[in-house]
Amino acid sequence: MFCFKTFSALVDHFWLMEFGRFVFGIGGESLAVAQNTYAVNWFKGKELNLVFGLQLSMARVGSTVNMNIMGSVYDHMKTVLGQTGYFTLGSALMIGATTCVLSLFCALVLGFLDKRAERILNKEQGKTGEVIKLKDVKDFPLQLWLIFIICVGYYVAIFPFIGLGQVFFIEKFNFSPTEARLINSIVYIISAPASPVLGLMVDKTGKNIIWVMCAVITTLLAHMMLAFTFWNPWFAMVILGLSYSLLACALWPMVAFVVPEHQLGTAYGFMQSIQNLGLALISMAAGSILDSKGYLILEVFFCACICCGELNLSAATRASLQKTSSSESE
Ligand SMILES: C[C@H](N)C(=O)N[C@@H](CCCCN)C(=O)O
Repeated sequence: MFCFKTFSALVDHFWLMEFGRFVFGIGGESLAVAQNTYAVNWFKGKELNLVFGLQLSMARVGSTVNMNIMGSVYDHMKTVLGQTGYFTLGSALMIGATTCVLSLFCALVLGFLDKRAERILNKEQGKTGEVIKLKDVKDFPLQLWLIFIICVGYYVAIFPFIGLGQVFFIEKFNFSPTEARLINSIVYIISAPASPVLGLMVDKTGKNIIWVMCAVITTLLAHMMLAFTFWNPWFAMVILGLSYSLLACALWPMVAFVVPEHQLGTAYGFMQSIQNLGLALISMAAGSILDSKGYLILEVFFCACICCGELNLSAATRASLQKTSSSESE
């Protein structure tokens, strides 16, 4: 998938690059659905939140390395090839794409180990034989739809903010581009080591929904600090990094508490589709708010998105989700 995208840079066809990005999106998100379902199948009732924390941590190590070394890889290719332009860009991206080959290799080994473990543990026998039909979606419990809404309300205030963050720190806090890039990537840098630790904490204490609430409230506080004060933004960004890591460890495993095993893949697929639909729409809205109204109103908009997630955690919902998550984690 990534090779497709990088090949189009090599041959200098922008439309092909856009198509490659489209294919990459389909592949990357399907991979995430498979990872989540796989983790639940093997770790439900054990250290599931820790496993989600570890997955997030690995993904964030990848994003941080990518954010920080691709510039140097491009510079190196410029020196080696003695030119700039699309061919050099494509070659640098091709080097980046080799990590996908490593992923493919690991997936094949995992598939082999999975089959072997199923055979040894006789997992086939434990299967109920139930199959998912798309029309089962209408039977998804209310709690699952609420998890979807919390997910979209929360993530639209994180990913699009990070997308626009660098210019925000330059304009509002007069940071240099390098400083702005660093503070903007701190959310991912923090989540690499913090996610497994926070995941373990959620496993030990249970009560995923309480942790999700804490994460949503602290994220709102961090956004409000960035919007309405001129306090040192490092403080707010560190809070944002910790809250984001906590939310990701506690929210995604909750899907497994409210749907049966045979519906897990569909439930995670829907969760990511809804998340991505929200991200696509809100990213466009955020860009247009930024252009027409500026950063203060944009930050107020992000605060409003988080409030939507928070409002979903009304008392009745909280009670039902908490009951489900506590009984599952015991
Ligand atoms: C990639 C996906 N759309 C997403 O948002 N993933 C979450 C974490 C998912 C839990 C671990 N598989 C993220 O915060 O990146």
